[in-house]
Parts: sequence; C-alpha cells; structure tokens
Amino acid sequence: MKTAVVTGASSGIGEAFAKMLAHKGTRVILIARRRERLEALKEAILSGGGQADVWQADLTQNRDLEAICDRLRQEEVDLLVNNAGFGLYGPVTETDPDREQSMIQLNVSSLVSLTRAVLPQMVDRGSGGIIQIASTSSFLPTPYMTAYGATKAFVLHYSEGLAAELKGTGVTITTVCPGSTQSEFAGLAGFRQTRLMASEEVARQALLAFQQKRITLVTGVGNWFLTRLPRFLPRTWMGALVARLFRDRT
Ligand SMILES: NC(=O)C1=CN([C@@H]2O[C@H](COP(=O)(O)OP(=O)(O)OC[C@H]3O[C@@H](n4cnc5c(N)ncnc54)[C@H](OP(=O)(O)O)[C@@H]3O)[C@@H](O)[C@H]2O)C=CC1
Ligand SMILES: CC(=O)[C@H](N)C(=O)O
Repeated sequence: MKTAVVTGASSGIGEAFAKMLAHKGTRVILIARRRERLEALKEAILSGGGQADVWQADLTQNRDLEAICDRLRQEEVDLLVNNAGFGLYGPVTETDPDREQSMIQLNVSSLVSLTRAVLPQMVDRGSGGIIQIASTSSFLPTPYMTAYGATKAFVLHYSEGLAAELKGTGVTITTVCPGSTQSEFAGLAGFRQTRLMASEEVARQALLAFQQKRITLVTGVGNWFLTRLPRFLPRTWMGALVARLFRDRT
C-alpha cells in the first residue's frame, strides 16, 4: 500500500486530497493543528475501508516541525502534499506583523523543511513525488495580499527549480496553482472571494496532473489566462490591475 502525507488535511483542499487518496487505496497521514477534525476525518476514512493516521502539529512551531520531519524520514513516503497555508488581507501597514511572520513560516519555511525531509528517500528509491500548493497569486504582484502573493511566488519558483533539478531521478514535483477556491481560506484571510472552484475539483485536477508528471498546473481556464497576462502587460500595469481588483474586498 502506498503512503501519502497531506498537510492542512483538516479542511478545504487538504481534506479533499486526503479523502480522494484514501478512496484510491492510499494510506494517508493527516497533518494539521485541529486534532478533533483530523480524528473525525480518520474515522470517516477507516469506516470506508481506508487507512489513515493523525499526526497533529503546528507547522509554524519549530519543535513540531522538526518532530514531523524526523517522523517523515523514518516512513516510506510515496507522495507529500505540501498544502497547509493561509493568507492575510489588508494594507501592509494595517496587518498584524506576527501573523505575517507566521504565514511566511508556514507557506515558505515549513514547505521547504518538509520537502527536504522526504526528498532524499524518494531520490534513493527513484520514485514518488511532491505536490506543492502554490496559487494564481504566484504569477502576479498581489496588492492588499502582498506578502501572501510573495510566499506563493516563492513556492512556484522553488518547486519549478526542483522539478528541473530532479529530472531523470524518477521523482515528480508538481506545482498546483489554484485560483479562488471554496474553503476556510478567505474567511481566515479576511476578504471576499468570487467565482469559487470546489476544493474537490482542485484536488482531482492536481492528482491527475501529478499522475501525468506535469510540472505546473493552473486550475481552471479563466485562471490560466489570468496567469498568462504578465507575459503581455508591463509588470507595473499588473500591480495596478490587481490593486483595483483586490481593493475593498472585506
Ligand atoms: N482557497 C483558495 O482560494 C486558495 C487556496 N490556496 C492555497 O491552498 C492551500 C489550502 O488552503 P485552503 O484549503 O483553501 O484553506 P483552509 O483554510 O480551508 O485550509 C488550510 C489548512 O491549513 C492548515 N493549517 C493552517 N495553519 C497551520 C499550521 N500552523 N500548522 C499546520 N497546519 C496548518 C489548516 O488546519 P488547522 O487550522 O487545523 O491547523 C487547514 O487544514 C493553502 O496553501 C492556500 O494558500 C491557493 C490558492 C487559492
Ligand atoms: C488571493 C486569491 O484569490 C488567490 N487565488 C489565492 O487565494 O491564492
């Protein structure tokens, strides 16, 4: 039986990944802070005949992160879904600097640590891979979610670089860039989103892209066009355009 690790499995896109992977016969290791949510998901998976384990952790806390990385080095991991993340909406002078630091820690640093924890065993075996959850925001400056967009730009560049480095090793790195998706994300970030895709659809498209060994996936045709705009418009125009779209989104 294959083993997949899903961070941020207690809601939204991560929960959808965990359910889908379990349904396909994969054992899933569920990581997030809310233990009761993870235990309920585990029960649902077990009662459907699947296998799941709960590893509760706050990935912004070094002690928790290091403990998870140690455990990952001792497991045979076939797939890591680096999905846990959150956003922060508002003018940069008004957002909470501590929350911004936590966001950078979770969206960037913990993703890098978890990637490094599983990659050596995958390269040694010549199989397996990682799905990195970035965003359409990875491609554009995102005024009013400036630091969030920058974390997701990091995820895209880091992961596409890794994919190129690992070519020929048998290890797949697929970076998934969702646009607005139905989950707890917008409520927690403090803004309104429109034209939402279901979390299940994001997870479905992502798993297919991973299976096809695609390097990058933007979910949805409209989102794909949005991410191509910076090729045709001056960068300063992109910032101004997104500022107009993102202003007054509370
Ligand atoms: N929804 C959207 O429109 C989009 C989302 N994304 C990205 O998709 C990913 C998933 O988000 P989504 O499902 O939408 O949002 P949700 O808020 O529904 O899910 C976020 C998940 O991350 C977990 N998480 C948050 N903080 C921590 C932490 N400190 N340690 C461990 N786990 C944590 C949460 O669990 P818990 O609170 O239990 O710890 C939860 O399971 C994120 O990386 C997000 O940036 C990208 C583009 C669009
Ligand atoms: C800010 C956005 O709506 C973006 N698609 C994201 O959530 O990452």
